[in-house]
Amino acid sequence: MITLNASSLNQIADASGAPAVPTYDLAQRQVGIVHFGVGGFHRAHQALYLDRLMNDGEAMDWAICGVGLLPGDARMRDALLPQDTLYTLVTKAPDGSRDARVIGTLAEYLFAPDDPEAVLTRMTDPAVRIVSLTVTEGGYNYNASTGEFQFETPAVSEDLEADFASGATPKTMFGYVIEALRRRREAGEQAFTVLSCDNVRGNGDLARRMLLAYAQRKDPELGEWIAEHVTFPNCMVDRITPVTADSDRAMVAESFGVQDAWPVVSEDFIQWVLEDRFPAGRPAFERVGVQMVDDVEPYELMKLRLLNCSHQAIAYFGLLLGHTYAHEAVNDEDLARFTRKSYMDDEGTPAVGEVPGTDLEQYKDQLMERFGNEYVADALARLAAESSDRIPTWLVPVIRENLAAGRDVTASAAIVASWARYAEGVGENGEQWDVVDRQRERVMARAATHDEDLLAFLRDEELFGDLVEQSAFTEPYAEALKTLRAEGARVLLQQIVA
Ligand SMILES: NC(=O)c1ccc[n+]([C@@H]2O[C@H](COP(=O)([O-])OP(=O)(O)OC[C@H]3O[C@@H](n4cnc5c(N)ncnc54)[C@H](O)[C@@H]3O)[C@@H](O)[C@H]2O)c1
Ligand SMILES: O=P(O)(O)OC[C@@H](O)[C@@H](O)[C@H](O)[C@H](O)CO
Repeated sequence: MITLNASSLNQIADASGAPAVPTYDLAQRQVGIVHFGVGGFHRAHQALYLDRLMNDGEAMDWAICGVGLLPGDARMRDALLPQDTLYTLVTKAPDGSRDARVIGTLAEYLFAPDDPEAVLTRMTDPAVRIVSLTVTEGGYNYNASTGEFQFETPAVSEDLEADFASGATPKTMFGYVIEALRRRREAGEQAFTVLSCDNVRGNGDLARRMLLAYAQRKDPELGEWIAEHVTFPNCMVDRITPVTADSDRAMVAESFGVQDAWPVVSEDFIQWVLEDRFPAGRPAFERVGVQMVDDVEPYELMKLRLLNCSHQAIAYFGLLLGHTYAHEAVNDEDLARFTRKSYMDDEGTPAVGEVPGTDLEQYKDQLMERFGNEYVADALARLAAESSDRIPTWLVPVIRENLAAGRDVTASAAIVASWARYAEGVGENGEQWDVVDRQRERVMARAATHDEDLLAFLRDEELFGDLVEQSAFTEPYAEALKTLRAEGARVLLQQIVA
């Protein structure tokens, strides 16, 4: 067994059946990107594209400095630092074939609470030209029903009041980005590009609006400078990346002979469609498969409304039917038909429109194949987490558009009802599950009153706006929830797909 770190790379390279190792010289890397939110996805996606470039002898000045902000990120620090920030990425195809490689593009990892000033120093280094983000849908601090920045969130309001110029240090992504830009401006340095890689529609536009709302409240003049000098390209990102399980660590050790404290396992599919707005420069991403476009919106709508919304379709129904993984859920004939036809074809697709160079039928078939990839073992619990960030961000806009166009919303109403039923916290056979959601108490409290009021869940305006007043939605919703509660998920699915 070889323990992964920089000095064991040669040994790994020589071992048979071991992962591929970087062909570039780690000592030659220079940090050009600071990334907030180094989770599984960033390490399977952006870091891999850069790894492809560096293996081709390019982009050595675009290495990544990863930053962890939340207390939970101490685990990533503890896993990565002893292995010189190297990690193994294993990709698995639906036919069971695998690829394993050690990724070396993450050159540095900073756990911000340990030393906030080190993060700011890195972000003000002129060599850093991109600050990228995967801070989850919830990380943008916006109210999904109004689209407005939420100033009253405790960590954000603390950062807003703190005087960074007199030694206080930031706590949030907003605080770090705005303070770093203030320092760069003061030093006469060029601004960096802010690149959001989260699954939100118009992720760059959203990042811009939220960061500007914060900056304008903190320092209006700085806000104007940012509005003029900082670009926020939008992008569509795609690669199904489950949470790393202990069985993945064991698999990397047993199958590839490498001891890695936190490998990443993902599907083999990968896509990144990116707007080309990087005045401070960017890696030559287009050479390694990134699609550079002027307008990313059609691709984003396709991905969010077909892939991510379908994930919501299989998550709660799948758990209610007693499944654990995404591949089990789409091997269930009723749920597969519901997802592929009732949701994707009948309701998702009309809300997508034309996508350049893309055959949507093929795209949807491929999605079903990807969901069915048993080797990836994507837990439904991952897809059912943080629903109060996901349903309002992804599915509610589809429902609104379909309602406005006079189209059917039966399947979407059933998906929302499956979430409401799931939020009751007890399965059809009495199984208890942990509702993982930062709004857990709120959603569970509403779901607990379903006996008295079938529309209780929908009355949360922050999540659903005025949907509760639209009978074209509330009727199929109430019908679905009634059936789910009285007869169960299978009966409801069979009624809808009949
Ligand atoms: N996992 C996937 O399949 C996938 C695919 C495409 C896009 N994404 C995007 O990437 C995001 C992260 O996914 P992941 O699988 O890496 O999750 P993860 O849980 O492995 O990592 C999330 C990271 O974000 C950080 N974070 C969360 N909230 C934050 C906040 N408010 N401020 C700062 N940092 C915060 C966490 O500390 C952690 O480092 C998703 O929410 C999604 O938007 C994920
Ligand atoms: O990671 P989230 O919270 O944005 O959403 C859960 C999944 O739908 C998502 O991670 C998909 O797996 C991903 O978007 C595929 O590219």
